[in-house]
Amino acid sequence: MGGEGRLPLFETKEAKGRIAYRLFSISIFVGICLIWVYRVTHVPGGGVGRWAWLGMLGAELWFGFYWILTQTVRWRPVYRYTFKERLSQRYKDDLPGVDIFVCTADPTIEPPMLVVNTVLSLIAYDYPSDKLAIYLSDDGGSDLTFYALLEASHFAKDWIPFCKKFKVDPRSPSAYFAQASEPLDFHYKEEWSTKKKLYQEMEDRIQSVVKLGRVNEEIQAEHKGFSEWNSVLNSRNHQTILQILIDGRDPNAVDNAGFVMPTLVYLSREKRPQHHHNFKAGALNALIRVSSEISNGPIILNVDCDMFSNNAETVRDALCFFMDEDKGPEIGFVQYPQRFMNITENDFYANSFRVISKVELSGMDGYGGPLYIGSGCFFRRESLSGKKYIKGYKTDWKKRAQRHGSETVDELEERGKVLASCSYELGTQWGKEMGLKYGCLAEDVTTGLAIHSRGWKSIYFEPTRDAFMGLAPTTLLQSLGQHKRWVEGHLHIFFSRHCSFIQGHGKIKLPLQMAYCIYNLWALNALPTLYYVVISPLCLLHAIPLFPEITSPWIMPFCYVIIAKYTHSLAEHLWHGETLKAWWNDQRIWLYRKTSAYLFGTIDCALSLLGITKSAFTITVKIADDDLSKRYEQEIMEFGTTSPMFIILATLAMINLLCLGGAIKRVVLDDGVGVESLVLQFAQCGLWVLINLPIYEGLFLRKDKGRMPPSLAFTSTALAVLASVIPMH
Ligand SMILES: O=c1ccn([C@@H]2O[C@H](COP(=O)(O)OP(=O)(O)O[C@H]3O[C@H](CO)[C@@H](O)[C@H](O)[C@H]3O)[C@@H](O)[C@H]2O)c(=O)[nH]1
Ligand SMILES: [Mn+2]
Repeated sequence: MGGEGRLPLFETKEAKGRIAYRLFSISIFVGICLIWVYRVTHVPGGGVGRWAWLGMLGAELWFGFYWILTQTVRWRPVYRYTFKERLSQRYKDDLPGVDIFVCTADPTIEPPMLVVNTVLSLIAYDYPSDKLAIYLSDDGGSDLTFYALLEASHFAKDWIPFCKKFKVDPRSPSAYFAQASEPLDFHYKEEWSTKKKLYQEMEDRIQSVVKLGRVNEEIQAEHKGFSEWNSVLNSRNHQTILQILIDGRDPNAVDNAGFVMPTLVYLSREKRPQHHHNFKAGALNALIRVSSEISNGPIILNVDCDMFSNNAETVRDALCFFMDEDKGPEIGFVQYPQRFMNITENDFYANSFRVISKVELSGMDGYGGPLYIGSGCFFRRESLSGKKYIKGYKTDWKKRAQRHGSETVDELEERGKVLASCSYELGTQWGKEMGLKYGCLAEDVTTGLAIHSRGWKSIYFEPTRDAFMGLAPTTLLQSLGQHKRWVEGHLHIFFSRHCSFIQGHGKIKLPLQMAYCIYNLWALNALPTLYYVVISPLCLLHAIPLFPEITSPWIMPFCYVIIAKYTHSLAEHLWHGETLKAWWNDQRIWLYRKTSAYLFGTIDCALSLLGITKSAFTITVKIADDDLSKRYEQEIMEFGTTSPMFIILATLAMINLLCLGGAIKRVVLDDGVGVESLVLQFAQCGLWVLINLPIYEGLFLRKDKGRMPPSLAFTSTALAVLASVIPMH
């Protein structure tokens, strides 16, 4: 029971079976130590073999160290459960205001219909409308997006009462109508059909404007906001556009059932070529300031434009944490998992992150809280704005609950515009000690760490019904590009003063500092992995043994560590509802990420640390053409271009194929070299060839548009042949 005899609003349970897991983990650790001992005590006498051996030692030291890091998040995971009824009973009329921030940045790869569906899903939350405010930040500065939002503000008048009356979920109309079949109940059925028709009409209007690429005069006359685009030069050069589309204070702004509506605001902050706009972090900071003048909700939710609400009760769940009388006050943010609509049956590109989030974020939660992952995160406004947590601090929810102000909408807009101008932040702490942090491609992670370091805790919460659903990349290159951005941003953090060991020192628990490094050091896995997949097969080809003989007792730790680690990872996947094939795909994609995206991430991070280049945020594409979607659905790997990433992947695949072939040939011809000492290398190389099957197909067998371009077949084969003829004796 909480203070004053009140029942808590949430409870925490520790994962079961931890003792068994820890013993298992220690056994693997012993195995790793034995491998290290073997490497150090068996260094060959001289020649190439000696250097290859020392390289293996280096790679294995790294893998062992990295594995230890990953154990921190498996040591003490915790799971959270909320009591929403208690919240509703206790805070019936005193629920706090919630400001919701949606970010979009490009109307072509983030289509306006996608954006407004997300907005509509949020505006219809099961939460008192007078306490909700939705803000759309449009870094694309697009009148098409503005028009779509205006349309959505009209449609919302029908949509909100419909959702609330029939307890609809999900409340994104597009997702809802796509999955719900016509209801049987007569009364419901009629309303259902009218809403569906209204939605389709809205969609048609928006799509035809989008297709045309501009808003015609007739529509422009509908709202004063369109006149702003007369002075927009382009998306990188324009004044602030701030339009309050629905003013929640206005008693006349009601939906078709007569209830007041949530506030709805469109913001496109000022952009000028001479001012760096700091990408999403800059957009969110402008929103924090502008919203503080308009609704100033003490709770802020941030989602990306593709992440629609899939669960109408999410706000109430989140509030159970913040408003718990006992443990609530120290909670700075509540992170929900990012889930995706468009994951294929066997998660072909390993984009679901199901296991990572379930296992690792729950694991971080046991030591002070998960990192902030950019979307689907509720914040206490103070924690985001830069306030430190001081013991005994409490938010006065009641005080903030009422919204007042006698200013007209125009006055409010004029005041807000100043806060979103380029020059407003000059000489302030914004982007440093206040708001989201600047200067890093993983602005979410630095910001979350800063909040942790200011004394706040965070919560990872996975409701039974997924809270948010977004869109994952649908091609290999997009997925690799997204990872490149992440690992580059993360590595940058590690080498900056935001490194968890520096910034978090003495402020957050050591296991949490280590857990941050699992991600911060992602990129550096590139080098040892590349070493392993290149040197080991080449040594196999030249009959240079790198592992113990099959008859030696030293083979035991190698076999144990490999089998135990992979069996456990497979078990983790199956346990969390993935298929065997999905696990296999996961292994493949991590290999590809490490050898290509991580390598480029490392290089670009180094260049940016040296001040040679400046990192840029490449936005993930959220659309796909039909041809491409079809291959995606069928789980056929998408290549299609001669990206440097593909050159690397194809060359590695060819090296392994050639080396395996060459080594088998040698054994068959029986050139006198015993295979006993090469068994593990054979097994490794064989597995790598198996896992690379989609690449060989793409290089030599496929004829469709998504195959590897023919020039790549030539380049990769030539490079592989070159590598295999380098003399190694
Ligand atoms: O200049 C910019 C660039 C991006 N965005 C928005 O930021 C969001 C995230 O961009 P996206 O390309 O979809 O990122 P993801 O690949 O999904 O990346 C993840 O990682 C990012 C950090 O690298 C986080 O910001 C994201 O929330 C998180 O989902 C989108 O809504 C964009 O519209 C802006 O508002 N302004
Ligand atoms: Mn995204």
